[in-house]
Amino acid sequence: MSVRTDSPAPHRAGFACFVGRPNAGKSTLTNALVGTKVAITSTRPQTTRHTVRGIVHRPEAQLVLVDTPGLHKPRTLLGERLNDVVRTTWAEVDVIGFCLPADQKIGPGDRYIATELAGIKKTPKVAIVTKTDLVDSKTLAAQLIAIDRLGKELGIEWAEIIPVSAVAAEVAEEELGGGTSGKGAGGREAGQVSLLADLLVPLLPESPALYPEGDLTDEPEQVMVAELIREAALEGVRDELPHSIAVVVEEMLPREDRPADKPLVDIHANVYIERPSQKGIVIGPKGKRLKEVGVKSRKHIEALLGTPVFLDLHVKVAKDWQRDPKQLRRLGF
Ligand SMILES: Nc1nc2c(ncn2[C@@H]2O[C@H](COP(=O)(O)OP(=O)(O)OP(=O)(O)O)[C@@H](O)[C@H]2O)c(=O)[nH]1
Repeated sequence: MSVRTDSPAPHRAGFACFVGRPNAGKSTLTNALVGTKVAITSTRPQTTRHTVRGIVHRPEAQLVLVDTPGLHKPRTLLGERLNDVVRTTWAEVDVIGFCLPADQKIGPGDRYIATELAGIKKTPKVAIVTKTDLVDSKTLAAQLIAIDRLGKELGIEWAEIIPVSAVAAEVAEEELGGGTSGKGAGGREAGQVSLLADLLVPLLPESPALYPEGDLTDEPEQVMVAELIREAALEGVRDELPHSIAVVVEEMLPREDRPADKPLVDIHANVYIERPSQKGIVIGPKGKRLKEVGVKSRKHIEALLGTPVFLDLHVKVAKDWQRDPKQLRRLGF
């Protein structure tokens, strides 16, 4: 199927997803490519539960990024659901970027994912070595060779093997301006994120743009708001409540009696925990922690929405929600 146009390079558009073990840098890469924060990053694994899309707009192409949760050996019903989400996503996208951190040897977690990837024949796969700023060039070279070998061993033909650093890109992108690739010039990291987009675009099908320009994400705002609250609620208590917190925004409405130049959005959200004993941890002595969670997440939400926000948080117990299909559905999984 091809679309005829007068311009030498046809417009391309399609979906890409980044896969990789938890903490591989998938969300960070998505954010760096899109140029704004759309997915939730964290130093701890498994924070990306919802599929968050970022959109890279270019004159000749549109790249829609689908950010999936990490694939891992399922232990709970939630784990199984997450893996299903990942596989469904893989089958639907136009290109898969397999993220492998430069600072860690290829391990069983990577092999598990690579073996699954080998089973998806049709979709082009790009191996992306992330966090290259953390290693020297010798380590990086060894990683590139190891990835090449892994592909040969499992019968995966990498469309490309690309080293990137999302961290360095934050600084480098500003200097890049007019879309040069920034290759060479001694700066190993400069423009690598933009170069990654250059390499992904030709793998997309010929197609007009799929989304109107200016859309950075099509994730419903309420889900993103919930993620921001969950991120704040988890801070500092991850060891006590590893994966026990879910957040649902019950209501998000502009306050009615406000003048047009002074809008305010009312947000009512519930923070769900699994057991009554966890309530105290989330709320803290005299409600101090919950207040901090509110203050912190409100700042992020206001930045996201661009308006002042009144945030009302309630902590509720949804008993063993990770194991209960009905609760999972209610909580958006
Ligand atoms: N130094 C450095 N750190 C990075 C880079 N990319 C990501 N990180 C860090 O690595 C950690 C994990 O990054 P994420 O983007 O959350 O990883 P993820 O693969 O989305 O993780 P999950 O959501 O758990 O699957 C975070 O602390 C990031 O700041 C990079 O290019 N360089």
